[in-house]
Amino acid sequence: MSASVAAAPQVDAGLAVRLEGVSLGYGRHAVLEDLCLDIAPGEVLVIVGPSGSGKSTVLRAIAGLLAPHAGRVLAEGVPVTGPSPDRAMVFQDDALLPWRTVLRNVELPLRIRGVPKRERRTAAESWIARVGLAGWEDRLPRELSGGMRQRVQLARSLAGAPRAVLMDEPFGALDAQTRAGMQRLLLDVLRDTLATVVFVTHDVDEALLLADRVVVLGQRGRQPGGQRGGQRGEHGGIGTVLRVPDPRTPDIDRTGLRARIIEEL
Ligand SMILES: Nc1ncnc2c1ncn2[C@@H]1O[C@H](COP(=O)(O)OP(=O)(O)OP(=O)(O)O)[C@@H](O)[C@H]1O
Repeated sequence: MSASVAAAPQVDAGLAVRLEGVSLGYGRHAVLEDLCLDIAPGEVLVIVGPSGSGKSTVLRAIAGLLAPHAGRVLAEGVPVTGPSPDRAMVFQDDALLPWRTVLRNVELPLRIRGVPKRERRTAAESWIARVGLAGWEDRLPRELSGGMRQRVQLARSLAGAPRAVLMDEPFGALDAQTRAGMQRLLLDVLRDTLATVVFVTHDVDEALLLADRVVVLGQRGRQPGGQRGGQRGEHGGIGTVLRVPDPRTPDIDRTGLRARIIEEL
């Protein structure tokens, strides 16, 4: 990490997140029941599952944007009751403020954290450079491509030194080549941070590339786990939790793992 980014607030450690018997839904519409999951500090946990299985719903609950019908979401042992700068969200859709320049978008979380103007400018410029957008600081979001806007979102989410980054299909709308570039960038950037990452995707290969662990939400997202090899005891309503071996492991069976995830979907 560059010296100028060191001026920004630093992540002491990734956030420990716990879902304790959590039931989620919208009004009377139940989506997931009795979810139990521990996410370790600094872990990259990827949630995969078919459309409508509740991936974004889980993320919203961790972000504090959706209160559980039952159970508790805990961040560092403290119940989550609303959003916090400690838990940054990155969305698939362009969530940048359209009237703010790239620089002023990236500065935003630092401003919320009360970082003085000069420091936040230096840190934001450094993050913009880190995601390959030096020279674009004064542009508005509409002047950027979709991939560039996602890079700004990534810079903005990390600039505030969150202890957890919650990413909802952030690369879903990008073409294959831009997406591959963003995945490489994310892996690169994550090496510099201790933040816990919860990443939602439809894409099994993306999950295998990024994850320390993959959570597979079954087709019957509402059903308690246990179906097709699920782990009800430990993980409640989540279908299956698979650990992804370190990609540097010489004899890693990536094909077998991929097949297993697809079988669970
Ligand atoms: N704001 C909402 N109000 C009511 N129902 C909702 C709302 N958001 C999602 N749902 C419903 O909750 C269920 C789970 O939705 P969710 O978006 O979490 O699924 P998902 O796995 O992320 O799907 P996708 O991959 O298509 O984004 C779906 O049945 C959806 O229709």
